Amino acid sequence: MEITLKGKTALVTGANRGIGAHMAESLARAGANVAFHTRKPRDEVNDTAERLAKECGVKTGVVVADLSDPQAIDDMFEQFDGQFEQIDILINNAGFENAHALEDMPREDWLALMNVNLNAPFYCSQHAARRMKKAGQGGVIINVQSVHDEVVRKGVAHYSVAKAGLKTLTRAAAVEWGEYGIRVVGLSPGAIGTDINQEDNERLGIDNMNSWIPLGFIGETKDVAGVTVFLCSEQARYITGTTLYVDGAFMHNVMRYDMRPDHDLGV
Ligand SMILES: NC(=O)c1ccc[n+]([C@@H]2O[C@H](COP(=O)([O-])OP(=O)(O)OC[C@H]3O[C@@H](n4cnc5c(N)ncnc54)[C@H](O)[C@@H]3O)[C@@H](O)[C@H]2O)c1
Ligand SMILES: O=C(O)[C@H](O)[C@@H](O)[C@H](O)[C@H](O)CO
Repeated sequence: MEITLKGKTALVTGANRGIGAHMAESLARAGANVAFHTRKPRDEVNDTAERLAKECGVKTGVVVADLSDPQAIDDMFEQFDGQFEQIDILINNAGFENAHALEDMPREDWLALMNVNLNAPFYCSQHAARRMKKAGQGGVIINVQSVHDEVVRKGVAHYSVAKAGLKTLTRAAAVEWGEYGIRVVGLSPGAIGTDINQEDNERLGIDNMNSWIPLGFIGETKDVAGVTVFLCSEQARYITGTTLYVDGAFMHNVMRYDMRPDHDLGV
């Protein structure tokens, strides 16, 4: 059965690099029109969007917003509406991670992470769901969570709390918006080779990281991007409210990971 997203329009947050960039490209290659979100205007994003439009015969565009600012999120959807007719797919991908001992975590750092990793996906989901409900053709919202939505790790309590919150939002939104044909799915990567964990991998050692992951290797962005296309497609029409872990069984191997004295983030 062919997996196609022809005729669908997607908005991907954090599409300028890493997992989001690969997801956006894969959605375009599957035939979807794609809005690439970036925090700051960047020539590379415009170039990639234009190139993929030509290569895939789809419409692409770029929207800009600092997702820590709710007003900027409202503006981003106005930018989107100015370029596209409707939204069928929202990928809440953008997010960040930093390390603090819990007792010393500055409140502003806690709040800053909540704003980008939990509140922004909620605000974006509201915008998307209102448009999907009005259009009456259903839709798909994918929340990019993490193995840390279940498995906690010293030094990133705020990240785990935000991702766990997002996992619960996935469930709540799926229940509330099911009657409109809107599916909401969590996608939780394990360790994927991107900028977000480059420092961590260098400090812990790639060989160690690989050895803690049952499948034996750190994932690549393509491992998450391909699954995203499937989850957005008609083949996944009965999947909603649940979370798919794409982690090589990393999350089930915490004992091995935790026994290392240097497993934490050095805080
Ligand atoms: N790489 C991994 O191992 C891994 C594992 C689990 C979950 N994740 C999640 O995957 C998602 C993508 O991460 P990645 O690995 O591609 O990392 P990345 O650092 O390469 O990408 C993060 C993206 O989020 C955007 N972003 C961050 N703060 C923003 C803000 N204030 N406003 C607008 N955009 C902002 C960045 O510009 C970038 O596009 C994140 O939600 C992350 O938590 C990644
Ligand atoms: O959720 C994430 O962004 C990742 O899982 C990272 O936190 C690391 O890859 C993991 O903690 C192993 O070092």
